[in-house]
Amino acid sequence: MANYGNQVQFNVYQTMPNPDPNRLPVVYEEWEEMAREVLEDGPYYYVAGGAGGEDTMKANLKAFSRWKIVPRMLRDVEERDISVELFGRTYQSPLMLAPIGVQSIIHPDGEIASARACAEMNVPYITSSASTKPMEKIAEEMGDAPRWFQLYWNRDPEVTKSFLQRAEASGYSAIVATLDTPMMAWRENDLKNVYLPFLVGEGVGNYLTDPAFCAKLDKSPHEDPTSAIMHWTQTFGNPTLTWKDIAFLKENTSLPILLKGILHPEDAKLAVEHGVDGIIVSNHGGRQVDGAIGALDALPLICDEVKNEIPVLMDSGIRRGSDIVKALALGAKAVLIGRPCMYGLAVAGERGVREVLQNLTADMDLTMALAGERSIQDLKRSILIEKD
Ligand SMILES: Cc1cc2nc3c(=O)[nH]c(=O)nc-3n(C[C@H](O)[C@H](O)[C@H](O)COP(=O)(O)O)c2cc1C
Ligand SMILES: O=C(O)C(=O)c1ccccc1
Repeated sequence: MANYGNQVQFNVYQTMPNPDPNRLPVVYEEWEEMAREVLEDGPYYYVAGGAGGEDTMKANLKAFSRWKIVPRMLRDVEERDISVELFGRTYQSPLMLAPIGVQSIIHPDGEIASARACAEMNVPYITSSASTKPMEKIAEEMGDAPRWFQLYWNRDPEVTKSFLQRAEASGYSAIVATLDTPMMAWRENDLKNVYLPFLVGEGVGNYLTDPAFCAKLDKSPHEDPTSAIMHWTQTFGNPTLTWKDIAFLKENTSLPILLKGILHPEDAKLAVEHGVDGIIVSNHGGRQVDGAIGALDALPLICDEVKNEIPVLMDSGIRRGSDIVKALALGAKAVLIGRPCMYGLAVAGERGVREVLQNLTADMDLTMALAGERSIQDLKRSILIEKD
């Protein structure tokens, strides 16, 4: 029977529903509804919304439901292995927390609560460049627990360099360079609600504490916060980047580099050619290019192109354990969880994030077992069929 560290044994947990009347939700839709109740319009829609008419958000979900699992029987699934090895380190499960900025808009403890929940679960936490709290503070809260750093590649190379150095110095073990957000997309909800968290000073924790960033300001952020934020809006993303610039990242960090936001097989090929260590197939949860391909739909073609040369991870649209099984069967080595954890955070802080991660892990483990599979390493495309 699977045992996840200090957590419940999930089979027992599953067969004996928790009778506590104060228990947290189990159903994804219920978490989202509860988050809607506790949050104001601005923050709720900032998290829940996507770009444009949210076609890509829908495409993400549709892609998962189009692939069907074809379970196998009589295959001894008593002992199972859901661990995964990445860059020489073994992780207990293939789940990670997606990099998410501005978490303080939905819970006062923000990133600290999420990072602590991950540390307890031994789930890697990916600190966003746009975190409310500085990366060092988050690292401090995590002890030796696994953590990666997500880089928004600043227009100012000195800031990018400084972020890479700070991440290395504070115990992050990989760099996730997000490529799909050189600028913020057309997000209708946020325009309607006149709500952009960074304009009210959220998500700039890494910047206002950065010597390279502050060196370019006329006055300190303390003296003139508005100018500091304006400088951030003009520099946080860098639309001038090309593949040639990957060399700069490689020169400035010794950590493994993953590129996040890859959707085209040709880009996956370029990533391999440019010597990066991994890619994350993602459409940013449908928050950047509306009309873009569902992330799960992009995954098989990319895995065919990469041919196991480097690990391919994925995110966008994972809501249940079966979604994780499908992503792994289509070639993902691990998956990043976004909004489900954020609804957990909004509803119940650290405990909520932990609960969501636990439930997703249990659901994934049971789905894999019931499909006749014992190990996530053995999940193959042959357990799936595509049906409209
Ligand atoms: C509120 C919010 C903030 C996000 N901030 C970042 C970020 O700072 N950096 C980044 O690479 N991705 C960011 N993302 C995208 C996530 O890392 C991830 O790609 C996406 O949430 C996955 O889709 P899902 O929410 O459907 O699981 C953000 C997503 C949300 C919902
Ligand atoms: O909202 C997002 O999706 C995102 O990636 C972001 C970018 C900059 C600041 C905060 C969040």
